[in-house]
Amino acid sequence: MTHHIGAQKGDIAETVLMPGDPLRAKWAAETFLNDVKCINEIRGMLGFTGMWKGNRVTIHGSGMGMPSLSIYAHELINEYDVQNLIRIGSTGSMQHHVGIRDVVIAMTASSISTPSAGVFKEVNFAPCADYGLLSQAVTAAQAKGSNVHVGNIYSSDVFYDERPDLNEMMTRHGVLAVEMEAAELYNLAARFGRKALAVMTVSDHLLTGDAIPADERQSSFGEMVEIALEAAFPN
Ligand SMILES: O=P(O)(O)O[C@H]1O[C@H](CO)[C@@H](O)[C@H]1O
Ligand SMILES: O=c1cc[nH]c(=O)[nH]1
Repeated sequence: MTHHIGAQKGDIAETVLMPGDPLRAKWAAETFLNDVKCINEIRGMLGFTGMWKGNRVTIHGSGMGMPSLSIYAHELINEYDVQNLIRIGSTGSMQHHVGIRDVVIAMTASSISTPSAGVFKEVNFAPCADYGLLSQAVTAAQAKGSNVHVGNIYSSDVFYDERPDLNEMMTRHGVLAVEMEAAELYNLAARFGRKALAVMTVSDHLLTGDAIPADERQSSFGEMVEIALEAAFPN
């Protein structure tokens, strides 16, 4: 048990899928896993461990933003010896060719700052995905016929952005989409020698204003959950 996770050692699998929303963790566990057990409820940040095609997996919320994710990822890595961390998130498209409901897989994640800025100091560290997980996710997405995009994303510290010039610059440099956690997830995986990936569903479009209707959001996220599971446990 840690400050923020009520699970006993051994309750958490080596592979953890991390949505920002704890209720998405509940939905994904109940939808995709068998023999599901709730392993954390502290602060309502729900976590569940179960089985997927014979493989043990945990799905645990990260909360919104890099400071929140960093607490959970830190404890999962250092207290529960988690080896593979895969974010399953929603994201806002920054490119016309990336449509709502498409899947974005983050090869790298740009940021203005992350909770690791004080560690890296003058180093402009480039957070990157684990290549094995990335290539397995791409294979899984292509096999499903998903509209999948792989590239740079923007991990922002704010949802309500007062600097439209930043989004414009990201778009001009080919950044696919914006979210709020992946860069620090990749930093922590690098620091502690673990594997990380972020797979996201486009829920909103910053250029067109399109959005998945509220009542369809949860069900639209199934494709990315399956891609994440297939990336973690390829045949
Ligand atoms: O849907 P999740 O995984 O929470 O991801 C995105 O949604 C939240 C903002 O609404 C941020 O956490 C952002 O990264
Ligand atoms: O526009 C969006 C959509 C999801 N997540 C974000 O951070 N921004």
